[in-house]
Amino acid sequence: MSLKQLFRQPMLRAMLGRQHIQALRSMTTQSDKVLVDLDPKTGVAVVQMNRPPVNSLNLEFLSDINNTLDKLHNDKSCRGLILTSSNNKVFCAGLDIMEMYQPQTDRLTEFWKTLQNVWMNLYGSRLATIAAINGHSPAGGCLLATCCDYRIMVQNFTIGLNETQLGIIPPFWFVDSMEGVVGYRQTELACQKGLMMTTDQASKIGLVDEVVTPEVVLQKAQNEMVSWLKIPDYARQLTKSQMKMPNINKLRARRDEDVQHFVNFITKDSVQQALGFYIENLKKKAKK
Ligand SMILES: CCCCC/C=C\CCCC/C=C/C(=O)SCCNC(=O)CCNC(=O)[C@H](O)C(C)(C)COP(=O)(O)OP(=O)(O)OC[C@H]1O[C@@H](n2cnc3c(N)ncnc32)[C@H](O)[C@@H]1OP(=O)(O)O
Repeated sequence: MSLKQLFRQPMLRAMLGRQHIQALRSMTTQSDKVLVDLDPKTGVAVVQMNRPPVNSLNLEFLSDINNTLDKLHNDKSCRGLILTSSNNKVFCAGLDIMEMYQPQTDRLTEFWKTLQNVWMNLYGSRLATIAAINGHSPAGGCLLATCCDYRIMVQNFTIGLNETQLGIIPPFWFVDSMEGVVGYRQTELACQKGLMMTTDQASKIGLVDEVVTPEVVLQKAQNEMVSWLKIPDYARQLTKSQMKMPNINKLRARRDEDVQHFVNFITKDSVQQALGFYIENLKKKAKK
């Protein structure tokens, strides 16, 4: 959907109002892939991922997400962030597989470093963060969701860290993010088997906090945010940081090693072959 079409959507217009659409327009001049609407009254920013067709995370999109997070973190009026998608079937399809298939090493390295930055920035955000998961959310999409403090997901979609099904390995910080939400045993089951869970299954293990219908997902996220922002920021932020810093420090200490592992692993012939088959199947499925 083009930006013009997006702005014309009655639901979006009603939800945001004229003033916010204006704000959204001015920020989209910086990136049309990440649409931001910061409500000056509430301090809540709605951030819509908008990279058609499926919000897959390539280097440029990740950089845009990171820049957006930096801007919001530097804006003192901003207290909460709701992460969602402009595509009402896919929240985020995870990493752009094309970044990993037959890659140039320099770009692959930059890509991974940027993903690490997005993870640290969102997972450790000073803002109260809510994922309004309005579509499928595999792998890197699930990672973004587990970075947030609260998850509200629309019924009848799927979510999970499905890397092993692709013949790749979820990095330790993906696993740490999941474990922080659902605990060791459920993470072990979900990650080793590469489970893609339905919204209901995800809700049963606590991977999502609320299951809702598509029409209300953003309103529910706004309502939930109100209760988070009733807590004094310093108390909430310090509590959050106390819980999240150990995992962030773990990645900081092993950043270079993690990049090296990733590049070595992805460039193996066997992994390239597995990715090649996977892409072929995705394309076949998309054509049907
Ligand atoms: C020892 C240490 C080791 C360290 C590190 C080792 C390993 C590295 C780990 C890397 C971690 C990886 C994380 C990831 O995120 S990998 C990506 C995983 N994502 C997926 O598997 C999702 C695949 N996509 C889907 O399942 C579906 O597309 C969907 C998201 C459910 C949406 O379905 P639908 O609306 O029906 O759309 P289509 O399937 O028709 O797709 C439309 C077009 O989009 C292309 N597509 C889809 N997903 C991706 C993607 N992730 N990347 C790039 N492109 C994607 C699809 O091919 C269609 O394209 P076409 O129209 O040109 O054919």
